[in-house]
Amino acid sequence: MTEKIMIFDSTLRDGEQTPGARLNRKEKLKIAKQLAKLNVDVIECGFPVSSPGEFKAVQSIAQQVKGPIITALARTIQGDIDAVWEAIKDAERPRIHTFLGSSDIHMKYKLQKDPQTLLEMGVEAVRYAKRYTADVQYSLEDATRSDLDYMCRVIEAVINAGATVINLPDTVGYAVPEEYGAMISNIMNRVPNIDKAIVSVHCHNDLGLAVANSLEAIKYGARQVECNINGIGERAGNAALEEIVTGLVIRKDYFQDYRTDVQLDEIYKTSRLVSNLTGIPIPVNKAVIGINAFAHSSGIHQDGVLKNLSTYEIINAELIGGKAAQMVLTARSGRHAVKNELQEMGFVLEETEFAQFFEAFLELADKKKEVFREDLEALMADRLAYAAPTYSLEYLQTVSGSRSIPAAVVKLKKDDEIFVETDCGAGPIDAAYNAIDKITGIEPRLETYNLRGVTEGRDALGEVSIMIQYQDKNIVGRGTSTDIIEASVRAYLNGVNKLLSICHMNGNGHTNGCGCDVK
Ligand SMILES: CC(=O)SCCNC(=O)CCNC(=O)[C@H](O)C(C)(C)COP(=O)(O)OP(=O)(O)OC[C@H]1O[C@@H](n2cnc3c(N)ncnc32)[C@H](O)[C@@H]1OP(=O)(O)O
Ligand SMILES: CC(C)C(=O)C(=O)O
Repeated sequence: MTEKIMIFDSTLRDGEQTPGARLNRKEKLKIAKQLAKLNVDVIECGFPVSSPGEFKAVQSIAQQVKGPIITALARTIQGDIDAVWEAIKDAERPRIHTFLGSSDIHMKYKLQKDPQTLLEMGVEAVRYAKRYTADVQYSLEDATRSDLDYMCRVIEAVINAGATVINLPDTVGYAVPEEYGAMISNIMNRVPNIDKAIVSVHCHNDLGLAVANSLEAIKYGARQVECNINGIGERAGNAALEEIVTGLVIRKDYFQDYRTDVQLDEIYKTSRLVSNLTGIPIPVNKAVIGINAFAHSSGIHQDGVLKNLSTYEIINAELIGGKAAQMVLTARSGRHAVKNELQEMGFVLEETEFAQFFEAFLELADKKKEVFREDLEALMADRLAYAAPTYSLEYLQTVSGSRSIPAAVVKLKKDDEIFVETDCGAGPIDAAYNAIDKITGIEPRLETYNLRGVTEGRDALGEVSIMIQYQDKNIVGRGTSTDIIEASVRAYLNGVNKLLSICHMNGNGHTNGCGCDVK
């Protein structure tokens, strides 16, 4: 039997304390809904007394987000606790969270009160919160720099007053794992009524130890872990939720007694949403969700991964809802990776041809940081025999608007022959692509679509780059025009023409082998 570790997400409270991460009501609500999908146990969604906007955001979440416990933070001040309750009272499962510093530093300099007075303030705050709800969490702020005897007295007293969760934060990210584990263990052994509360941990990352400290605390009795998506939070941030829950799963041989109920395949989506809405970028090398977490760049690694993923990957990207391993081609890449990339693009080269190609690749790679598919295509260009039938755009007319069915007329020329087709679609671009498919007789899948302005001003040139997939081939297409619909059509046609050329170069023809059936 495994023991459940409750995941308390504080992205919308401590996470939002990240400088620059301010979220409005709608954004907070959107993230909270996604956190519910991620299936966290508790969502701490704000500090209601701090502003009317914050109050309303917490209230909207409490009213609309079902599933997790909804909580918000209050000082040990009645007005703060009233504000929390007013904001969360409509939640399915409301919890009031109140806190007070317990270290000498906080008591002396910040709160400027003696320890006994503060102990009584804590007890009074819990009693007051209990008038509203049964579920009350009490945090001993700066626990890791607090005197153990004093903490034991506070904890015993607030549990007697009704606290159901006791949180022992490493507020300033000062602890090291062994020491933090010992602190939890001492509290578990010395506080006589500790079994009446859930012990929680909340670790900051000032020394980069937040996740290690949180995992260590679990071993000594913590059954709630407070953490934030992407590890955002005050100063250097908090323990990263994705690292804790993925760590428990990937190292279940070590953490065999514990589990969480987090829906791991929602992690990637949640992480991107939080990054987009807070504007806090995800570092490329961020554990679990950085773009490099599943990218392989050096030849020996790429060769290993192509032979068997487990050689250099301990987490399958799909586990967290992410994209499978990516190969980043650089001057440190080897033949296996380059050949594999070419094959995925649909190019099959003889050994001698490939040897020449690889030399050209290395020459280019020495000049560039990263070699992209477009670069490989350019290197292939002079090797491509464009004997295949190539279509050029002769005429394009599209119809779109709020009350019309999007439609397109496309006229293409191949050699001296003219083809005209019409079709409709989800929009004018889709309609034009459908018409082109009718002419060429193949239906590639549009994998990616990107539009950017190449020049400035209202008459700017738009450049569209797309990736189309057809059978096992992934082809990049590009098109430019001052008309973005035309640029989109040119990009598609560019991709389709390349696809047809590759089929010919590989000797497949278009009526057999590759499966194309081109008119
Ligand atoms: C570790 C953490 O993350 S703690 C949570 C941090 N979050 C926030 O601070 C939320 C955003 N904060 C705010 O909106 C404001 O600071 C407010 C509304 C909370 C308070 O604003 P103000 O009344 O203007 O006070 P200000 O922030 O300047 O000072 C804090 C006061 O609260 C006191 N205080 C701090 N923590 C506590 C506590 N847990 N319980 C009681 N009083 C406390 C301080 O001693 C200080 O009191 P003083 O005015 O008597 O010196
Ligand atoms: C209020 C508590 C939980 C906190 O955020 C901290 O101590 O870091």
